[in-house]
Amino acid sequence: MPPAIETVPPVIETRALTKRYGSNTALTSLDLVVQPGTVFGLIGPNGSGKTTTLRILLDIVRPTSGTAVVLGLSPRNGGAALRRRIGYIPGDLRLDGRIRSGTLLRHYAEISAPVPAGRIELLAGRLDLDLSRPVHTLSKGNRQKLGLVQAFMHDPDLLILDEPTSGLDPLVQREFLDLVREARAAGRTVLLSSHVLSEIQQAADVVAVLSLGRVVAQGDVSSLRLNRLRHVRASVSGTGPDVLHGELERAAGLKGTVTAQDGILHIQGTLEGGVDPFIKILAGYRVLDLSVEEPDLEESVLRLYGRPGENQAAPSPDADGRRAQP
Ligand SMILES: Nc1ncnc2c1ncn2[C@@H]1O[C@H](COP(=O)(O)OP(=O)(O)OP(=O)(O)O)[C@@H](O)[C@H]1O
Repeated sequence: MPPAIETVPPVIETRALTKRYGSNTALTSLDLVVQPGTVFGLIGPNGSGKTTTLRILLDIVRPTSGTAVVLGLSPRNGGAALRRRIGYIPGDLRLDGRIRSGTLLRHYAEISAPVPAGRIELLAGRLDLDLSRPVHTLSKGNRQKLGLVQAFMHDPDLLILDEPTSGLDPLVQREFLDLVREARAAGRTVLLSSHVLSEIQQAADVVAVLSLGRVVAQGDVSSLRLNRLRHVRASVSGTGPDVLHGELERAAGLKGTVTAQDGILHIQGTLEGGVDPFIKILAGYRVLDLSVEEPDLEESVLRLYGRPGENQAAPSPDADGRRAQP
């Protein structure tokens, strides 16, 4: 007989989670499953329900209907024992006071789970946070670093991070992503919300895309086509506008325009199928200028998946809970 396959319960499981604030519906029937040892990214435009989801998992707000289970417990009944196993940074982190950063963190450490000696200093060093500075003198970015140290310092089983890199410079963002990868390598689970697609792409194994309180797409990062939409602009010479436009439209899927001015062709538009064919066509001419930009997340979500409830391209999830590509 083959050995029995041990199934590990998810770290987070929500079923039909709905949250209404008066007449405003923040979440509609949200089903999320986060497996242990993964980094799960929650992305969506402003107001799509990310913060509400995370707050329900921490019992900061209560759902109107539906259920949530976190580390095997209901957030409502898990109490301090559950809270100690979670590291959390809120999206609207507010810290103030004359207390020094290091003193505040040691105070948090006394009331949370045990923090190994030297851990606060190590994390502060990696994130370049000065522990001797009073909190009220810290910049927004440095307060954010303090928030990150308190989330990571007790090596929690689950990290719930709401827009964790807001206000951080690129070097510190990179260090933060390393901390996330290390946590995953150590078997911890991370739920990360962001409205910055590139951050999620670098860190997450699985992503759920929220729009207007609903999951409009879910899957591994590469299976979602969000990362393939690009705005392009280029200036080339060596051919005519109609020839180039036809070529770019046919072979590279360009949606846009090619206009001629003083013998130079200006290309402007959007690519949905990757940049490689576009670049290869341009390479046949003299390229004077080129820019390729990631659109904002709202545009990506709406272009590829439509607004939830509309007659959009996002089909039903398949058996794995993923949505097929539109
Ligand atoms: N306390 C509240 N009272 C009333 N409406 C609220 C409250 N909190 C959130 N909402 C509404 O619920 C919806 C979802 O908000 P939520 O903050 O969860 O979204 P989000 O994706 O985290 O957005 P952001 O990226 O801007 O933080 C929004 O329409 C918001 O205005």
